[in-house]
Amino acid sequence: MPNTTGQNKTTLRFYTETIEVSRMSAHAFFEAGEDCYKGKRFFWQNKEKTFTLVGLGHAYVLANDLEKNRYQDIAQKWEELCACSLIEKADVSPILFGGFSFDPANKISSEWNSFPSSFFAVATFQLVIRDDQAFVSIHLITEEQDSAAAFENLRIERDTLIHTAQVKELKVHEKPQLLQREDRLKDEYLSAVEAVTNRIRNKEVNKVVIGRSLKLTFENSFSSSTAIYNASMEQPESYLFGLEKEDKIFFGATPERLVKLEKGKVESAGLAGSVRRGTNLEEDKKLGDALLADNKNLMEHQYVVNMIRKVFDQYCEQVKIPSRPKLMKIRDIQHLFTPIEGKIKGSSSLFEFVEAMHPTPALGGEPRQEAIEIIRESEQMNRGYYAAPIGWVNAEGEGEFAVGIRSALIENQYAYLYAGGGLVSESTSLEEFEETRVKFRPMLRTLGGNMND
Ligand SMILES: C=C(O[C@@H]1C=C(C(=O)O)C=C[C@H]1O)C(=O)O
Ligand SMILES: [Mg+2]
Repeated sequence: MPNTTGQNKTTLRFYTETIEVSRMSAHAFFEAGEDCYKGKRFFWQNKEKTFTLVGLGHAYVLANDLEKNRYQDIAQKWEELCACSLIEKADVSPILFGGFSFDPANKISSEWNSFPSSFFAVATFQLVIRDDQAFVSIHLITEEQDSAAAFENLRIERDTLIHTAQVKELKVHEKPQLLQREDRLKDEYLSAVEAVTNRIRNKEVNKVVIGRSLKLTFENSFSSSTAIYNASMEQPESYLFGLEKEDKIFFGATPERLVKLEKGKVESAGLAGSVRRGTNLEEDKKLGDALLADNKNLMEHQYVVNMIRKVFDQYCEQVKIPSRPKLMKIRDIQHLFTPIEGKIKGSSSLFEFVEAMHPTPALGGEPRQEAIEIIRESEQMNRGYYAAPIGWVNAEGEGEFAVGIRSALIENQYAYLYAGGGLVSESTSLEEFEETRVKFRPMLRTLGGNMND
């Protein structure tokens, strides 16, 4: 029998087994699940590329459609599920991966209809590549008393998946031909930016992030593994994530950490304020220096840092926040960036941090509730999981969430892209529109959309 068994009041048993394997391509492992687990896979790689996670198949799904208490609900269910498992000091513990929608009170019917307000899964087959070691775990969560035969079948399946991933060449598909591009609600976006900026000038609120969306139609359907692989090539300095659900995948390459919790250390980042990269070194430096001194962008940034500082002052000690932002330069764009860290005080969970932090004024605004309401009524769209927390937590409660920007939802031959920017009193619709164009670039390049319009 597998070495970990357990039982709780619902008589669920959570069996796990982890083996160390030779290092393999995480993309190849993801692709090995194409035939049997499509629609039930996930992918995650941190910015530093020291931690990669792939899930194939759903051993268990934790989801809800709650507007309130959605974080507590997932946290509690995860704790209950982990209590069903008696893990004897494994190298890797089971991991829950998933995300939350940006605004659970937004009920606009959209491409996000099949995504509930919270959606998380424990994979049947979990690959973890940490530093230089790779581990594959099997998870079986069942009410059956006798699971020995079922577990033995999973072992055979696991070995097949590992073998395929190690020996088969990764199939990188051609980018399908773009047939049509629709800038959705473009006029509405431009007038929303004007109207909301006026409300900010009238001091109704301090900052609001307004976004827009593109719909791209391609000649053929996309392969999820190729999309994620291409994103990793285009944006090597960002987090990489992919969450499949039925015939859709939400994926992206985001530079923005929401919160990381490891060994009592909590890390976050203020990331707001943007300018494009220069076409040569000199111009790039000029643009970066100007950004560091630009009042409008510094204001956008400061609201974010102030809000994160408040959360950290409440939940942490030894809080470290540099007094001035530095530049984060990524392929298409440069941002103002302030890393933030502290030591956790008390017993707050990662989900409590996610709740306290989402959305920061980098994606929502300041004050938070007013901004969310303005976004809901002015954008006239449903952000779904765009600009929302996506990430993982393990059985010990450690984990990391990023903010799902520079992202797209793919459904067969359609791709929906999203980008926004923070409005403060000095914003103009022309500059904001330009900023969103730059923010669309990573995904346009990844998918093969037209970069010129
Ligand atoms: C909202 C987005 O990005 C956010 C907004 C930024 C800004 O307005 O300067 C910068 C980084 C992100 O926090 C996006 O990429 O869609
Ligand atoms: Mg901005």
